[in-house]
Amino acid sequence: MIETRKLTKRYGDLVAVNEINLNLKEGDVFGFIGPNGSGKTTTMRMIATLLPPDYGEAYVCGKSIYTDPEEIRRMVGYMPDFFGVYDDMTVMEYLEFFCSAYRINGPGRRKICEEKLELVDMSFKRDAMVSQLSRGQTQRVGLARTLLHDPQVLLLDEPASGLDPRARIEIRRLLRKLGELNKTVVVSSHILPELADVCTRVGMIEKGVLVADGYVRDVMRQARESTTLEIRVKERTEDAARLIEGHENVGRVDVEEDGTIRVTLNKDVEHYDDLAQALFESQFRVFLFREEEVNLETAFMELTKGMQQ
Ligand SMILES: Nc1ncnc2c1ncn2[C@@H]1O[C@H](COP(=O)(O)OP(=O)(O)OP(=O)(O)O)[C@@H](O)[C@H]1O
Repeated sequence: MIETRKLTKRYGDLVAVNEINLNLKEGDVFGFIGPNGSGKTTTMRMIATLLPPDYGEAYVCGKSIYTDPEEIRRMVGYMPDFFGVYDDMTVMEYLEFFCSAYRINGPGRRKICEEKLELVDMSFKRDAMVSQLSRGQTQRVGLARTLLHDPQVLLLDEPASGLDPRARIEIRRLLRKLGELNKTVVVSSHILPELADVCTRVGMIEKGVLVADGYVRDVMRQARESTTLEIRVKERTEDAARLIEGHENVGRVDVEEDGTIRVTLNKDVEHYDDLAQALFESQFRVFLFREEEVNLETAFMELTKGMQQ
């Protein structure tokens, strides 16, 4: 659905986007994560055919940004981080106006607007003036506008920025819904943990370089040095800790105040079924046995460690 090869953009001496390779499929919700100025908007604008690259290729649904920009624009819905709204219109008038821009006319037009408003849970504001919407509501109407021509690919630049926690949750719910509709969604954010639970994949960008890309779990794995487990047993915690300590793949064992045994496995060891097995065989009643999650923030710091300022 979206493929880029060595996509590059320079502004004078600054390499804003440096040889980025992406490969996104139908139904992928791709979290594009990076701090301010890391190159997210520039990348999205190139894919949306709004900005010519200096080097590299980008394809959307198999079409090249160089030879088929008009077809790509029909297939892509791009929501910029800041977009103007026309204050002296109602929500419905606003959407109908953009329908005309997409050449969606005729009797079906109203129905399309209703459907998109429904999708973003804004039907109840159809007759409100755009100027009277809250920021979160404006973002949702902006998303409805982006969806009017039923694009297969959505490029959403910081859709949750400036929203309160409730509105952020609603945007996340919407992103999930779009993935379920089999759209390909690229959603950018500089707030690292925000996207972890909605995205099927993440890409981390820093200073124009894609430092990690893949399924959320794999990126987390890539970022950490070794696997940590949290284990709790019903009784005989100290005995269990000793047994674990003697295991060949275990590097370090700590018992915490609440009785959790925190186990750091040796570097590059990822499998631990035999450890669980050993506990069961020694009759420990294990009621917690899980791999500690690395959060996106930690992963990002690890992956960008040592990059030039
Ligand atoms: N038109 C331009 N002329 C010169 N430099 C630019 C231009 N547009 C962007 N840049 C620079 O390119 C780099 C990447 O900018 P970009 O807007 O793509 O980052 P971003 O990750 O989207 O940031 P943000 O999270 O702040 O929106 C930044 O250093 C920015 O200053």
